[in-house]
Amino acid sequence: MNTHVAPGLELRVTPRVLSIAGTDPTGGAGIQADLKSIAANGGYGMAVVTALVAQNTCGVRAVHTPPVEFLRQQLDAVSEDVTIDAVKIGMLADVAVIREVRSWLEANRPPLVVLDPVMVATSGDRLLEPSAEQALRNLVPLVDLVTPNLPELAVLLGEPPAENWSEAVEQARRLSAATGVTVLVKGGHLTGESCPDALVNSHGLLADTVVEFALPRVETSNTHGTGCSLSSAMATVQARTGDWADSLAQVKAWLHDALVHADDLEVGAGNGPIHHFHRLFAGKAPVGQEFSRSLWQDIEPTRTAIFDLPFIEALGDGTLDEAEFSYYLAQDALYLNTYSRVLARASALAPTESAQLFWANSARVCLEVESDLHRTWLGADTAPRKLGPVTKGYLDHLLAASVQGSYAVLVAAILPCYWLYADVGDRLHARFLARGDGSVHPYAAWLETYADEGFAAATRQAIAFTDEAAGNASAQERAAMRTAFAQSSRCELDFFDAPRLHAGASS
Ligand SMILES: Nc1ncnc2c1ncn2[C@@H]1O[C@H](COP(=O)(O)OP(=O)(O)O)[C@@H](O)[C@H]1O
Ligand SMILES: Cc1ncc(COP(=O)(O)O)c(N)n1
Repeated sequence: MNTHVAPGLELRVTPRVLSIAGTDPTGGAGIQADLKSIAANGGYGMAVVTALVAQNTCGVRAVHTPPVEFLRQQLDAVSEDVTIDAVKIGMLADVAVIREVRSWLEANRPPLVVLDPVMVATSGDRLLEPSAEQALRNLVPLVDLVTPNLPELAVLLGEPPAENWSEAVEQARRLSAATGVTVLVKGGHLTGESCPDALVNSHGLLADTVVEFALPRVETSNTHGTGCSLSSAMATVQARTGDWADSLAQVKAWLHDALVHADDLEVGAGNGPIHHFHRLFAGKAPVGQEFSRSLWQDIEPTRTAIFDLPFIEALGDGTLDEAEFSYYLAQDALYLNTYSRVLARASALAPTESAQLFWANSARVCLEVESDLHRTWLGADTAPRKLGPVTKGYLDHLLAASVQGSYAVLVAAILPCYWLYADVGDRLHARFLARGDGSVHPYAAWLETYADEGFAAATRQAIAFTDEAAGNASAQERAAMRTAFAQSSRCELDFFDAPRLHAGASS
């Protein structure tokens, strides 16, 4: 669905993200920062430790690197059990560690790998032995994204560090060209009012493009772990959106606010950590599943009522009266035509390109389903159909949401049509299969449309976009989203019950 999605990358609402990195007992950098960053960006975090670092906000005191056999045991323990959607690689300490991670990657390549080429901490202490620099360079072509700061970029290229932003972007171009990997070059080490980052590509669809995001530089010395947090957040958000530019836009906005709130934490006397959970503490919904899950809980009585409807019972066991099914399908075709326009409106209001593309594509698919309905079920029946009262009520509600102008409220109104259909289709189809008596089900094709994995994947994405919108919405807007979602769900219930009430009255 998304033009930027790499082959084999299946987008997930809550990606399972593994950090392979060193530790920071003060919780600001390394694995501890990664786990916070992954969670704050809506992922499920896992961690494999490469090296134990006795450090705090003032500096590094000692590094202990366990035997690489033990590193491999940790990596295998995770990958033999869990499907990993994305990996972030941080501190690798020495050549032996790099070799082991490389060998594991070659055998277990997850669909998405982000490498933060950690060499020196903010405090100036080395976290990579100089003798390991070549091995780290050789690892770069194996990953999808590399996120060097300016000194690291220079070491990877074997050049002096860039002195200004345009030199940095030129160096990133050279690194991308030499390795075939997307480079996220970071401007944190420069001075000036703005703090730019850029995604630089030399290959594929985005060849020779530079996508730059600059936000105001935050006046703070608490920047410990920004690089770790950025790279693990990028791995997480990319596994959900499939679009690097959108991911950077989201992550950069989050990181900027985490820096703005860093001083509130008062951790340590040196360069303190950033505030990974500033949104949670501010009472804003975390990006991720929590909001949508609560919407789904809110409508539990409606969901139960849907499954208790005689229409759904009869549709499930195949005994549904043909006139009722035909009324239902005709209303559905009318509904889908307008629903497609509402989806197109969501595309027009979408704040990111990946959301815009998703809703535009959904609008197209919706029209295809409508024409399929005509071809498969309604073809012979050319009698004009009247918009039934329930269909009209539902569409009026959706159209009102679409003219009112809030993207967040509109997607919340749109979502039940996906989610409830996926749920009904799935359950009825499972019930049909469980019967296992080989009997012909007159409505099997209908059940298959909505029990289909493609529809389930689209539903998961629609849920993810709703969560994302909730994460950016005010408390007032989120309350309106809740109302819109509940209202659409009730419309769905009425829609399924309409054939019983109105099929006889209309043709
Ligand atoms: N003072 C700041 N204000 C805003 N953003 C910053 C600041 N310092 C760093 N960043 C951002 O934090 C991220 C890490 O950048 P950088 O400091 O260059 O890397 P590293 O932490 O690896 O040394 C980048 O997205 C950068 O733009
Ligand atoms: C284990 C570990 N990994 C990475 C860093 C770099 O942190 P920063 O982002 O401050 O450069 C660190 N200090 N410790």
